[in-house]
Amino acid sequence: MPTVDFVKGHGTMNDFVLVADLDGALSLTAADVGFLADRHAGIGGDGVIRVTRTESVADAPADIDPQLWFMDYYNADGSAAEMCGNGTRVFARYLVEHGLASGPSFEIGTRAGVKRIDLVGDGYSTDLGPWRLSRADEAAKRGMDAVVQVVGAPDALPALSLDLGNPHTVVALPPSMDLGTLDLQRAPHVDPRPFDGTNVEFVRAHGPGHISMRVFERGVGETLSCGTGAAAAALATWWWSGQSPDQLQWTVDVPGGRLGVLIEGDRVSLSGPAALVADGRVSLPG
Ligand SMILES: N[C@@H](CCC[C@H](N)C(=O)O)C(=O)O
Repeated sequence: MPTVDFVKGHGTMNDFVLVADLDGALSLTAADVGFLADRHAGIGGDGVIRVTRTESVADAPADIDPQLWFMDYYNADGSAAEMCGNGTRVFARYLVEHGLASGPSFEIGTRAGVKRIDLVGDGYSTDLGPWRLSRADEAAKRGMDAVVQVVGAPDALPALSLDLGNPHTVVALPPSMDLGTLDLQRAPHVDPRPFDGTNVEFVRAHGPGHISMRVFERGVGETLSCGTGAAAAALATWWWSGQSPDQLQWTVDVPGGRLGVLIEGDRVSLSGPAALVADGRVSLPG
């Protein structure tokens, strides 16, 4: 049974098990990821992050420096994801606390490309890079290109699909509904369903630049926060409200805390806290 060092961390209670693989010797199977993420039989987390160099990641983008530290991210069900916004800050905290990165600003590799991380106060800001409407057809430009059925809503709700490196479908709740009335124990049904699935965000607007949201994450289920989801939710709300150049800074409240989103043209950045809370050694099942 292989034994690995792990660190447990979270960003606004989106929690991760980080596994050190500094020399690229470890191969994590989907069963290993499922075990590490299991809250009863394993360590417990929404996702698992292998800390390794880009050269050790078979499906890393070819244009990333092979020596750059790479956030090799897996959802709790074992599926690989292109990006994790909250994960980038927790990964950054790990690199700094383990002496693998330093300075107020540095870069990391992800399946969605290189991301710049800046130290901001006690937390970090991540330049998530370019965002786009997933379909960019007339329906998307008008603000709705999909419908979502979710337990707790009597009717199918219109939604907008965005690409933040990973896929998102954002739903604005009608004024008659509260976020708390949704039942996210079961997966929302998205039509049309993107081929690779999607993360689904439900949004309540509070005022200029301020929203709250709940999220059902692809490969996980409901989580207490999703960073790329917060960015998608802010972008969709900005899109629906007419894309004012005066409303580019957003506060996004999630069940696990508060995130900041800054829209900068076709780029978007995400800021928030990151905490490492435990470490240890664990034997993998396989
Ligand atoms: N929680 C993350 C997103 C993790 C990946 C997502 N479930 C997917 O499959 O795309 C975040 O903070 O962005």
